[in-house]
Amino acid sequence: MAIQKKHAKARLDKYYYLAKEKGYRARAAFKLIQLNKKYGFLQQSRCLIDLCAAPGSWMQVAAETMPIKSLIVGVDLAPIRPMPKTISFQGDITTDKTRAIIRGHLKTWKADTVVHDGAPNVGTAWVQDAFSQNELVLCSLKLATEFLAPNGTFVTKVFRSKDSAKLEWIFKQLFDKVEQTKPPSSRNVSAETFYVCRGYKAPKHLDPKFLDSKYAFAEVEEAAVNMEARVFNPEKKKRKRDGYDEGDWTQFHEATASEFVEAADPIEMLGRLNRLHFRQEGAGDIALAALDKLPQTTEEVRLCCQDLKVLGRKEFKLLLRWRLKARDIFGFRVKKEPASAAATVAGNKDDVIAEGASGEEVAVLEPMDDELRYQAELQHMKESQDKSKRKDRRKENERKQKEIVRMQMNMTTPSEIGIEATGPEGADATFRLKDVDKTGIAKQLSRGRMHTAVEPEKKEETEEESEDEDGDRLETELDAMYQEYSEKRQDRDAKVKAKRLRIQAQGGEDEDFEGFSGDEDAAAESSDDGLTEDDDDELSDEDGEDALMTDLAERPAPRKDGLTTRAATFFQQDLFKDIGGIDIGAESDGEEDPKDTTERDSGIDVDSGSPSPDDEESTFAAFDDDDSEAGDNSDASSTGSIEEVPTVDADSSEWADEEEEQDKSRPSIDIITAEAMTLAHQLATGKVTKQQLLDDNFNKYSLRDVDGLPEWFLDDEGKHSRRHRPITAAAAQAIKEKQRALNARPIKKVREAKARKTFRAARRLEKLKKKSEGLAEGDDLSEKDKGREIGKLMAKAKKGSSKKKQPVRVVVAGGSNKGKGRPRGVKGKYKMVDKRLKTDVRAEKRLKKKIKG
Ligand SMILES: C[S@@+](CC[C@H](N)C(=O)[O-])C[C@H]1O[C@@H](n2cnc3c(N)ncnc32)[C@H](O)[C@@H]1O
Repeated sequence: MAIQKKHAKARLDKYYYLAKEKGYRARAAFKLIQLNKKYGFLQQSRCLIDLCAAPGSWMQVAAETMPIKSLIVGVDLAPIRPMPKTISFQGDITTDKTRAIIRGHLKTWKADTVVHDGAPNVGTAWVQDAFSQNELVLCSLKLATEFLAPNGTFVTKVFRSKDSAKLEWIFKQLFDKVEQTKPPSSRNVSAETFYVCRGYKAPKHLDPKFLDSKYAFAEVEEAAVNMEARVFNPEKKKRKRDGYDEGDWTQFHEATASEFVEAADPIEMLGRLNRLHFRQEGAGDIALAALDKLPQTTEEVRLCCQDLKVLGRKEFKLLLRWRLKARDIFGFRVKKEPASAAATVAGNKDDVIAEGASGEEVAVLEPMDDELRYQAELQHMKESQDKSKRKDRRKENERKQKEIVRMQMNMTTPSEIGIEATGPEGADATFRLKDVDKTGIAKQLSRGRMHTAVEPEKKEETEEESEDEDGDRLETELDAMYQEYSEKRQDRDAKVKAKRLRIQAQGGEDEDFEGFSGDEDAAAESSDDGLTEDDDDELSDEDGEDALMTDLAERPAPRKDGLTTRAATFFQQDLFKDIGGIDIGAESDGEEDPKDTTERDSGIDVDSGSPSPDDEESTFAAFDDDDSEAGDNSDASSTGSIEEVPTVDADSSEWADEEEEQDKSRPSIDIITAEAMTLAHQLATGKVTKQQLLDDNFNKYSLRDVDGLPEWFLDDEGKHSRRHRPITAAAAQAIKEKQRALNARPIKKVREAKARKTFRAARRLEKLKKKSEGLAEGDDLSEKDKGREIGKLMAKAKKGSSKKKQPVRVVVAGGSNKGKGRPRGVKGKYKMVDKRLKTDVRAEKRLKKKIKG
């Protein structure tokens, strides 16, 4: 077959060069090699017939792989160069003559394998009628049924077409196992595929019609391909189960763009073709050249024309529109149809160039129906696009909803949800208090955490503002969700629970400790950043959110001295007492409770007095807790601050009482991290003083500006925004030991052992009770004797409870004890050991004793 020069190069792939290198006559050799690798039929064959064998590469492979002295017979229309260990001849496999020659070569033998790699391409074009190819397959199968031994193998090439399924059905009637495969060396662009049929059933009688192509490939009316569906619904690909169209081997079709513009059925073309091109061929095409130069033929149109199979509805729409424009320009739709011409094309949808009365060429007007149809189709396309968009949106909403549920169930954290533009409540949810309430944001609002910048002069920046609002809303929502998440986590986490209990025991200051106290924040922020609370009038009027109203109304007025609450608190310290120019005491004393000034965002708890000796414990507790939190990978930011050191009172006894009370209610929190243990060691050994520890905590992290940052962010960031203290090896070791001891006596096991002990004791007591009752009720003993006997029983029971376990005797196996079961004179448990082991164990014990002593 003459292969076009252009395509020839592409065909020279690695298998071509490999075949050359290995001395195979054709690259097809690798197909058989790969098929045999998968199914291994050649090694087991002693006789093989190769139908359509020229130039003989399959015969080469067979000769290499089959056992020596195997019989290999090859036949082809083309002559096959002689090859050692094989017999080949020229012949047509469809003829009786060829059958007779094969019979002559095989004599009484039966073939174990028949292979067929035929293609009806001799001297003609490669693209041949599939029918003749399938016919060739049927002919080869006919020969196979004649020469194959029972259980033999038939390998054949089949071009996928609507008839290949019929062929497969026939194979399945004759063979036990039929598998279709495409070896890697078979080009993807080729429609060829291979059937490996194993286990020939060797039927005694075979109806000649069974292998007759006339009957085998009987035609069934095929439904016309719905090209419109292909164009208007390109995403919905329909599988072509009956293989490729007849004769459609290349599977690639193109037409000129001008053909498309002129075509009567553009949709059919778009559905069928792979490409529209502007290439000039042969004598040239004026219409195509004009179309190529049209300004409407944009780069996008050209790109779409390149590969029609990858286009979507939008692109098809673009091409159809471009076609209509081109037709307008070319006048296909402008000129009036002359009556005579109209008569000629009546009933024909095609735009026919007809000859007018004047003899000049006129274009027949395309029926308006088509135009309307296209418009309707475009409309339909648009609608279905909108529908799919709506579907996507609904899916997205559902996904968001699921994420929230997942988070509420502690399956995910808010940070995993991601910052989404609209938030899970939808775009209009910003000021809907009902929704706000539902999501728990009301709580946040009532704490006064919603802020909006009141800068009326910047009203023109509406876009930015709306973005800010979105951000605020999103933050609030996230805060609410995070709060919920934290609450659930707190319920779960024993350590956090313990901490909460302690805080409550210290006087229910959790509100303060939680920080973000509405009042303070509001005051601080109103003076700091020029931010105020939301204008709540409107909300309360409409929705009656009284709580929100009340809360915000109670916020303190801005300080007269112009200081923020935080600054004022800072300057309240004793350190600044004697420094002139700072007079803040009166106002703050009068208006604020010192406890309220404990700010979470600063991370500093205010100590207005000098520390008491007991502070050490409090401080240590703070570190302990802090560390344990960190060790638990939970948030450190919330605990990152040092716990409040209570102010020293003049009456120290009162203080002691209070402390005692606190101690009683305080749950004992163990030192469980190496960091806490290091600190404990240092404190215990005096390497670090309490003051140093306090000073240490005024570091770069303690004065972080956390104003306005969301809680979840702070919690997460807190893990890292804290000072990491060095850990000593001794502390790490101590923690390790502690952990090991804990692991060695798991609480469950200890409890079980205790329960067993109690149960045994109860049983003994029961027995004792019964016996003593029996004794007491009996008449044969005097009262004195009865008392003595019961006393004895009780002593015995007591003894039994403290009965020691009998030690296991170690007996040397050997001598009189060799292989005779229980050694003589040994009671209770024993263990047989060999002499060497006993000596070694004793020596080891001695050595240990010596070292200890
Ligand atoms: C792809 S080639 C076979 C290559 C071969 N398997 C090899 O390894 O070298 C297909 C062959 O089928 C042969 N063929 C086509 N129709 C035939 C027929 N009716 N009888 C015999 N051979 C035929 C052609 O002559 C052609 O050589």
